Amino acid sequence: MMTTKQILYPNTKLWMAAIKPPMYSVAIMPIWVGTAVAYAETKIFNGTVFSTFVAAAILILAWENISNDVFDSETGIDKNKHHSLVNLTDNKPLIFWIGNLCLGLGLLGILAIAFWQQDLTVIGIILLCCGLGYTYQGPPFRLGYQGLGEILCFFAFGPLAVEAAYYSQTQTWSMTSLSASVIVGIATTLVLFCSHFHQVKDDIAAGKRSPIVRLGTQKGAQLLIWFTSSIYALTLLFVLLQISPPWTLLSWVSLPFAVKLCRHVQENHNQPDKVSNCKFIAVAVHFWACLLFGLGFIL
Ligand SMILES: C/C(=C\COP(=O)(O)OP(=O)(O)O)CCC[C@H](C)CCC[C@H](C)CCCC(C)C
Ligand SMILES: O=C(O)C1=CC(=O)c2ccccc2C1=O
Repeated sequence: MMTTKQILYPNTKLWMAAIKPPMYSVAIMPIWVGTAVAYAETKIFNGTVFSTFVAAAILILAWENISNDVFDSETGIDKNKHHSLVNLTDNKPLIFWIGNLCLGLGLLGILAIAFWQQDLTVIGIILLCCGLGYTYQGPPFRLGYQGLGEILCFFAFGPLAVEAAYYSQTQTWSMTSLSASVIVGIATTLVLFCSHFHQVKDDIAAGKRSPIVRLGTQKGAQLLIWFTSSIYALTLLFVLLQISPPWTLLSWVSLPFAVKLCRHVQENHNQPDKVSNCKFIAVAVHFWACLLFGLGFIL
C-alpha cells in the first residue's frame, strides 16, 4: 500500500514544475536593472514604486505562464506535459480565470504607479509588453509557433521592461538604461531559447516551428554558445565605451554557470531527458548575470 508521502510527493513535484518558482526571477531582473541604472544616474530611489513594480511584474508573468497552459491545451502541444496546469486540474475555465485575475491585479499595480506619477507612460509600455506576451501564445497569432517568440521576448523583457522600470523612477529616459536593457533582453531570451531543446518531438507534432525545430538541436547548441558569449562581450564593450561603470563587469562572476550551460547543452542537445533541465541553468545564468550587472551600477 502507498504511504501518503508516496502519493503526495510526485504531485508536489508536478505542481512545482507547473508553477516554476525560479522562473519568476526573469520578471524581477528588468525592474532591478532599470531601477539600479536610475539610482546610479539620478540618486533617486522610490521604494514603494520599486516594490509595487516587482509584485506587478511577477503577477503579469504568472498570467503569461498560466494562460500559456490554457492556450497550449487547445493546440494539443501539451498533451504529454503532465505538469500543465490544465492537465493537473482538468479545469480549463478555472485556470483561465486565475490567469486573468493575476493579469488584472498586476495591471492594477502598474496603474497605481501611473497614478502616483500622474503619467500614463509606464502603463502604456507594460500594456505593450502584455500585448507581445499575448501574441506569443494566444489565438489567432500564436507567433511562438512560428519561431518568433525569441524576438518578442527580447523586446518585452529587455528594452520595454527595463525602460519602463527606469521611467517609473525618473520620468525620463537614458542611453545607459537602453544599453543595459539589451543585456537583460539577451539573457532572458537565452532562457526561452533553452526551453525548446527537449520539446522538439511534441513541437513538431503540434506544428510548432521553434528555433530549435527550425535549426536542429546540434546547430542550436552551437548558436547557444555565441548567444551566451554575447552577454559577456557586450558587458565589456559597454564598459570600454564608458556607457556602463567598470563595476558592471562583476556580472562576469556568473561565467561558470554560462560555461556549464553551454557544455551541458553541447553534450546532451539531442537527449530530451538530459537536456530538459537546461532552461533552469539558463535561469541561473540570467539571475546572477543581471543581479551583479545591476549591482555594478550601484557600487
Ligand atoms: C510563457 C513563456 C514561455 C513558455 O513557452 P512554451 O510554450 O514553450 O512553454 P511550455 O513548454 O512551458 O509550454 C514566455 C513567453 C515570453 C513572451 C515572449 C513575452 C512575455 C511578455 C511578458 C508578459 C512581459 C512581462 C514583463 C514584466 C517584466 C512586466
Ligand atoms: O516555462 C517556460 O519555459 C518559460 C516561462 C517563462 O515565463 C519565461 C519567461 C521569459 C523567458 C523564458 C520563459 C520560459 O522559457
